[in-house]
Amino acid sequence: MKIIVTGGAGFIGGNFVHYMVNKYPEDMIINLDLLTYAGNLETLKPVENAPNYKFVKGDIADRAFIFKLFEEEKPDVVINFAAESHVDRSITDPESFVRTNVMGTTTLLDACRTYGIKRYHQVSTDEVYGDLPLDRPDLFFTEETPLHTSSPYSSSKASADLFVLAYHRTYGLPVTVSRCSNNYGPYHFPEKLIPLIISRALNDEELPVYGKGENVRDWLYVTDHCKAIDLVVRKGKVGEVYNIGGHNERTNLEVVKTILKALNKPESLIKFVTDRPGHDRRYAIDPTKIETELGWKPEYTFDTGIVKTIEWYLNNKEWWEHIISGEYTKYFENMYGERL
Ligand SMILES: Cc1cn([C@H]2C[C@H](O)[C@@H](COP(=O)(O)OP(=O)(O)O[C@H]3O[C@H](C)C(=O)[C@H](O)[C@H]3O)O2)c(=O)[nH]c1=O
Repeated sequence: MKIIVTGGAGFIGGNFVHYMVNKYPEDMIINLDLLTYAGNLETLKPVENAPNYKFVKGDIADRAFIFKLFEEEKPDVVINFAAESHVDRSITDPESFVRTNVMGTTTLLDACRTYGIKRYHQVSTDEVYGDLPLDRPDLFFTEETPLHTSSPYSSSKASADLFVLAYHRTYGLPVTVSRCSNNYGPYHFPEKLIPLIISRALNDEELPVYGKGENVRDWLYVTDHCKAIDLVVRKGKVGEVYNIGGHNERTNLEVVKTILKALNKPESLIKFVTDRPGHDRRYAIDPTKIETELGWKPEYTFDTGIVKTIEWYLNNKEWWEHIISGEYTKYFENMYGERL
C-alpha cells in the first residue's frame, strides 16, 4: 500500500511515521509536510534512509500541488495529521487555522474524490466536544457527544470533521475520523504544556500555569495514539468516528508538580499567570467504542508515560535546545511576556 501521511514532520505525525515505517516494511510511507514552525526534519532522522519512506515538502491547502502529487503517486490511503494545533496561537491568528485545518482538509478530500482512495483518515481532537464541568467527574465525551467548540482551533477542527463526514455521505468517500485526548511523548514541540514545563524547568526558568492550574486534561502517550490510528485505518468502520483516550486525567498543576518532582526542581518555579481566554475546563474521553470494537488498549498510564517522556527530553537535548533559543524565545516573550 502507498500511504500519504500529512504533517509527518510534526509531533504526532512524526511518531506515526516512525511507527508505520518500522511496522510495515512492505508499505510505502510518503510524508507530506510544509515544514512550518513546528515541523522538523530532525524528527525523521531515525527513518529518513528507510527504503519504504519518502519525504515531500508541500502545502495541503495548495490545490494545484496536491492534485499533481495525487496524479503522480496515486495513494491508496491518506492519513491527515497536518494541522495548526496550538490553541493559544489560534486565539491570536485564527485565519491560518482556517486555511490549513479547513481548506487543507477539503483540498485533500477533493483530491481523494478525484483520484480514488481506499481510505481517508482524519486525525482530530476531543476539543471538538467543548469541555466538561470540573465538578462532574462522572461525565465523559463519547462519539455521540454534540460538537460544541470553544476556541478558533477547535472550531477549525470540528469544521474539518464535518467536511470529512459530509464527503462520506455525499460522495461515498471511504473515511474514518479519530478524536484523541491530549498527547505527550518524544518530539513534542515545546510550546505545549508538558515539553514547555520540562524544557523550562531544566533551565530553571519560570513555569507559566494558566489561572489556578485547575483545568483537567486526559493524557495519552503518543505511541498508544499511533497504534489506535493504525487500528482505525485498517479495521474501523467507514463513515464512523472513534474516540481515543486512556482515562489519565490530571489537573495542570498536578502535571507540573509531577515533572518538577521527577527533575528534582523546586515548586517555586511555578508562576500562576493570566488565564487563556475561553479556557476549556476539563477533557475526558470514554474509549469504550475503540476498546470493544477494535480491541485497542493503551500500554502506558500517565505515571509510566511521563517518566519515559522526561527521560527522552533529558537524552535528546540537541533536538529541543535550539528550538527554545532564537526565534522561539521571541515567540515565547510575545505570547507570555505580559503574563510572566
Ligand atoms: C502552554 C501552556 C498550557 N497551559 C495549560 C492550558 C491547558 O489547560 C493545558 C494544556 O495546554 P496545551 O496548550 O499543551 O494543550 P491543549 O490546549 O489542552 O490542547 C492540546 O490537546 C488537544 C487535545 C489538541 O487537540 C491540541 O492540538 C493540543 O495542543 O495546560 C498552561 O497552564 N501553561 C502553559 O504554558
